[in-house]
Amino acid sequence: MAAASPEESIMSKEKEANINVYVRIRPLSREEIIAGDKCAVTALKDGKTAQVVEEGGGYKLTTRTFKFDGCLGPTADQDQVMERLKVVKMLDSVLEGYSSTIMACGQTGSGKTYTMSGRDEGVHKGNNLGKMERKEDGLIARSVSYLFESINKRTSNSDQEKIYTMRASYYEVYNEQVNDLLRLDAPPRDVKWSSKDGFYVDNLLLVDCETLDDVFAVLEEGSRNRKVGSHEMNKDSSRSHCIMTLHVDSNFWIGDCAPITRYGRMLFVDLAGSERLKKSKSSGEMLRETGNINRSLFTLGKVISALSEGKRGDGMVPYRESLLTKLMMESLGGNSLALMIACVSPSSSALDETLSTLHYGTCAKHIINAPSVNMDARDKVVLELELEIVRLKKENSLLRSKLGLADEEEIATTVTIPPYCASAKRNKSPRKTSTESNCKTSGLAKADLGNPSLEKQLKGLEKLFAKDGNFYQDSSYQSVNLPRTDRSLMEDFERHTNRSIPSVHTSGAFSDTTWSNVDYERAERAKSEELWINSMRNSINNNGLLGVYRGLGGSKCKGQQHISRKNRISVDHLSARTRKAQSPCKYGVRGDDDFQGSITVNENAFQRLLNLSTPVGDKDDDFYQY
Ligand SMILES: Nc1ncnc2c1ncn2[C@@H]1O[C@H](COP(=O)(O)OP(=O)(O)OP(=O)(O)O)[C@@H](O)[C@H]1O
Repeated sequence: MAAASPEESIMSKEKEANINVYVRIRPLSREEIIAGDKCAVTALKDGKTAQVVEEGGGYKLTTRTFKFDGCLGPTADQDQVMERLKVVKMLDSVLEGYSSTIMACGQTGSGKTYTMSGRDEGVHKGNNLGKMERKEDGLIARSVSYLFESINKRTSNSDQEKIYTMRASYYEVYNEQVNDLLRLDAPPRDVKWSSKDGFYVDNLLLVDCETLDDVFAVLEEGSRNRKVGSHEMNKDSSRSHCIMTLHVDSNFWIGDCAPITRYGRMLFVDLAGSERLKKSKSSGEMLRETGNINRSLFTLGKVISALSEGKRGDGMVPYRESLLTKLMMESLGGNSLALMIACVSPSSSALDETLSTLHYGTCAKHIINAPSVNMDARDKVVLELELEIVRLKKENSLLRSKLGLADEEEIATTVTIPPYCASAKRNKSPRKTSTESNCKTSGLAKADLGNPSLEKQLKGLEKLFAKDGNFYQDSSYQSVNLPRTDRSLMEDFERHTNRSIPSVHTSGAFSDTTWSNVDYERAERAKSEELWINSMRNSINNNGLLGVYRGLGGSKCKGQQHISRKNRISVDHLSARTRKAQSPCKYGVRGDDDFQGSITVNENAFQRLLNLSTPVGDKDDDFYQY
């Protein structure tokens, strides 16, 4: 099966998808080791299961296992996290116009910020020469690098013109208000709702990012400004939920239409950690923060739980109970691809929180999202129609090839219908002249050379002609504007043979000599079309005439044959429409009404026509004799 185009793959991806949940177990911290904590959580070899060993009363041990899409142990480094979590797949989707969300949850000090941002608020230190610690880069820095690389590849390797633009925003939800981390002087931002975007933060600063460094600058600024506090469990504890969003718009062009825009979005959500006041010993302002953090996480838990039970929509799921859940609506049960990283400490002393996080993750696994490309309704319709056209063209071409017909596209691009190709009722109305031949045939020569089946081309031509209303309606026909001498020659010829030349299209190569070289006398004497054709062929060879293919009718006549059986196809259809009131015809003699028209082809095609294997002039042939 042929590979689907990016546009096709977009549409085909529009199906429901579960939230992917991974667990990351960090190493025991120095403090935990000093405190003599044991390692109670391990990642099993299957790479998916987290095993928790709980000490009961006495020597009783309880082992519990939790299975996820993946489970990474304390030795997994940042590289492996990026790879095992298949982040690249999500980023590719963003470039195709999807929303993707990566969220890190877990108790305080469990490694959420380390996973998302790396060590020391791990913004990649690309700007600070000498401080490059790429190994420690978190998912955000790695993702941004990948996006830029991928955009470069996509724009330079693609035939299709595409333009990507990236903008970044960074905000935090702190004490039930939204702060723009890129504009500390600004008052808290409002969260609004629109039918198109759902809940969104109003008036957020979106920074245009043309380079990697632009995004890193945003990350540094945001990380510096987020609320951090110090407590017993984490000296750099995030006191807010932070959401960094990359808006990746892609414009691409189909045909001559206005560009189609897709609005990809990548959300990195670093949730504040839940904490037990008894352990964190928070007090004062921090106590209030803790209350708000725990409250919003509790609401998040309710939302996750409702969604995992199959409840859907704003009414059934308590999104509106906190700012965080409002802003996560698209990521949880919405149209975003989503990945949750449940971060846990392996310490036996943190077991309650770890179990709570693992339950959280287990619930989240059941949430089903319906990812879809973000684009304007008009663009969606245009794209759908374009895809439909592509599909129909493929189907048409398959059917045509099965029927042995020419590829319509090939013909359409190579031939235009000459307006003077009219049905001929010759001698009944004066021949009209047109000033210029506008029959384009050069493309046909190419097609003809490459494609041995002239029959196919003629069939296609005939179809094109059939579409031209004039062909049937015009009772006269037009010829090209020949010089007077030529015309008189032609008239001579017509008088002499009692036949008209129904339609002759010429190119610049046509000249007086061309016609004077045609041996009419000989053709008439020969009473054989074959000989006439030969004389024409000589003429063509000698003089470079583009060529004439005469459409000879006779489908309703007994013993019908034309120049050959093969090219008859191109004529029959026409004749059925144009020859209603014809007189009966006899072999070798044809009434005027029998003429069906002509198709001009270039020299190559014409010569090919003359060389068709089926012999001309069969006994039963019903042809013109010039
Ligand atoms: N996988 C890991 N490998 C090495 N060190 C880690 C790992 N995960 C976390 N750490 C270290 O543990 C400490 C706490 O991690 P971090 O600040 O990321 O926790 P957190 O979950 O974001 O906490 P909070 O919710 O309080 O902000 C940090 O010093 C961090 O460097």
